[in-house]
Amino acid sequence: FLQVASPVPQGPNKWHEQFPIAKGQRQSPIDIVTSNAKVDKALSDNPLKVSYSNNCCQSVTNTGASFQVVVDGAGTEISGGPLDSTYKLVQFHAHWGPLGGDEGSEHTVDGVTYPAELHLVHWNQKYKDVGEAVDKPDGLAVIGVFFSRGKEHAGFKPISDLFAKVPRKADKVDISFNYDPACLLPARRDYWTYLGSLTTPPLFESVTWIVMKDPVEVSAEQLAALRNLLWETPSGEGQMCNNYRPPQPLQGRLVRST
Ligand SMILES: NS(=O)(=O)c1ccc(C(=O)NCC(F)(F)F)cc1
Ligand SMILES: [Zn+2]
Repeated sequence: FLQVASPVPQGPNKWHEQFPIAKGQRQSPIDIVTSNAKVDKALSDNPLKVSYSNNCCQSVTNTGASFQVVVDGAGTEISGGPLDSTYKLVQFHAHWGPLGGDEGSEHTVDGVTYPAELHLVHWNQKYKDVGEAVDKPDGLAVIGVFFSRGKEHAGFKPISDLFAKVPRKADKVDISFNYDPACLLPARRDYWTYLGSLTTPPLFESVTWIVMKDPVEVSAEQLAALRNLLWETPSGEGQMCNNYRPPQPLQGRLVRST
């Protein structure tokens, strides 16, 4: 029987052919030029409030582009800082580079890359569901956390240990233990914030980005565990890696800082 292979996903430099917004005015990620970031006292006057519960995580899935921890929104809310309303966590995932390399993050800081970047995705509660929020200018808020290579991250271990169980696209494993994703945030809660987009197609310009200034350390083994996830490459199934979009033109946007 004819085997119909799913088309291998096109790389970031071809996305504009099917998603013209790829060349839009508020695309992500960006290179954060720290000297151009403007400290905004209003961000500290109304601090970012992260109140996650420790039983919100339901499952880990291989989406074919990353791992994704699916969260039921019960009690997982953020507000304050750059946000004008309450946003609820819906999922978190990551982007990473080649084994042992230092590139892999999507945002960069004065041109510096990190080996991986975690994204905690939230949707604005003024909308009825994430599907309605996902393409609205104030629809989503994503907290980005840089991963640096160092000592093992005890809080990330229960998740990184699950990657070997979801090697192929659409594989899914339930999370039976209590897990509080707030453990993935750095202790120091300083961040940069700017208006941007989804970093993968459909690249909707709907994201208020909150990029934490401090990286969190994970071990080389935990970074290697990300490669237990497999995806389709031009030469067949391979280890998932380099699933990051490079920085996009700032187009005159202001980056604010706490
Ligand atoms: N990498 S990122 O910017 O955090 C990112 C966050 C969320 C989505 C997402 O929900 N895609 C599904 C949709 F919206 F229906 F298309 C994509 C990328
Ligand atoms: Zn992402």
